[in-house]
Amino acid sequence: MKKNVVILGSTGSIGKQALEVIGWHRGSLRVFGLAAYRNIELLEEQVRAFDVPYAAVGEEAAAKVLQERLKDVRTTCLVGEAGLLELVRHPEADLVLVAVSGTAGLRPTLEAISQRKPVALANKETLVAGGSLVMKAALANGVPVIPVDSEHSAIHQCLNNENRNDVAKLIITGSGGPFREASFEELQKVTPEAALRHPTWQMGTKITIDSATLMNKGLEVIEARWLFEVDYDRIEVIIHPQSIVHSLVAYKDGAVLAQLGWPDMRVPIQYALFYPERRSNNLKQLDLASVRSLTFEKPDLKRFPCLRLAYEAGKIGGTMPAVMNAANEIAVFSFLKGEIPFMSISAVIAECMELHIPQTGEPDLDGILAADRWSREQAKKVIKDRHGG
Ligand SMILES: NC(=O)C1=CN([C@@H]2O[C@H](COP(=O)(O)OP(=O)(O)OC[C@H]3O[C@@H](n4cnc5c(N)ncnc54)[C@H](OP(=O)(O)O)[C@@H]3O)[C@@H](O)[C@H]2O)C=CC1
Ligand SMILES: CC(=O)[C@@H](O)[C@H](O)COP(=O)(O)O
Ligand SMILES: [Mn+2]
Repeated sequence: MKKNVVILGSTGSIGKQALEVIGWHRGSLRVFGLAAYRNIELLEEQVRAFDVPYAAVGEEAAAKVLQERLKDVRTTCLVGEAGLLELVRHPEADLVLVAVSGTAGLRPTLEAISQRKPVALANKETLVAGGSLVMKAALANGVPVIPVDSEHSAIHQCLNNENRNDVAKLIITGSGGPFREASFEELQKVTPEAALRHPTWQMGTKITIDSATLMNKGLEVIEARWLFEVDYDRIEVIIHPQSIVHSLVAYKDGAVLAQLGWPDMRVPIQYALFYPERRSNNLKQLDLASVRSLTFEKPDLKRFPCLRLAYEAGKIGGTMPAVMNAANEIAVFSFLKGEIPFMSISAVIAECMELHIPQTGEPDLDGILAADRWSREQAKKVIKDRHGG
């Protein structure tokens, strides 16, 4: 029996690589549903290439155009968030890969879990905003949430068959981004073009800017806290410019396990699609002699305050991580549009966090979504009033 896979965000960086992986394993995996926001040209190509029964897009008009273009094949087109939810809850869907960007992943992830569908989770914002809710639901429904994010996939692999009580700390590696060696003065003048030139990974625009500010590491710390139930004092970030060691787990006896490989998302994607099985592929094997040296250094929280803000938001908990995440999304897109300078990204987030009175404890979905909306409005206002947007 083939596994029916649904991909939310199929036209993005992770989605396209997931389809490539599925293409290698057509005997075991079938693409059952695809969702994009507005890129109907690529979505149509993907539907035809994989003979996909269901496709979803963000807006009604795009869905109509797509349905018309696909009238010679038997594909049903769905629309909006309701379309995503219908797709993931379909009785024939076996595994849902959540690879949309931003908070749009939260509701579909919860829906998949409530329908007892295993989730391969690339979208880290879902756990940042709603980690407690998602992991509680996964536990209650006995549903695995298999990480796709490279660091969390590495940690998942290093934890396999080990006793969780023996873990001393998780060590998340990060490349340091394109400005690892930039001075404070140079950071003031960073352009979107320069920030989009990641040194080791090819990714979507939003995560690439997050890597440049180190917010990506901050989001990953919160993601790890929820996925692996380890508190913030035992999650460390280390800068590793080569992106070969994808993360590590330190155990109480002094042993440290790491997962290594070339920086290639197709490895963690394949791992998540087949977990707990491992499959062969034709990817280039790691050759450490050609890498020659692996280096590590502490992150600089003064030049990269976003990482500090994420630890703060995580430790405050409640709705604060959702507020931080939403403000970051607004600030990143504002920077990309040339409205605010690079260093204002962290300033906007900090202001929104200061203004927020967090709902503590474990907020429900409505509480999280309300905090997310509040923060987006607040961030726009802060940008307009104080950062020249
Ligand atoms: N890229 C990477 O290597 C990694 C990514 N991640 C995480 O994975 C997620 C995806 O990243 P990435 O692939 O880089 O992002 P991209 O920006 O490349 O792709 C985003 C995808 O989501 C779709 N999309 C966006 N909003 C919606 C929505 N509201 N409804 C439906 N579809 C939507 C886009 O559709 P359209 O094309 O039509 O706009 C596109 O298919 C992010 O959360 C990121 O942090 C984690 C680790 C590594
Ligand atoms: C590929 C992946 O998992 C990204 O999250 C990656 O880690 C981004 O690069 P940085 O390490 O520079 O944030
Ligand atoms: Mn990552």
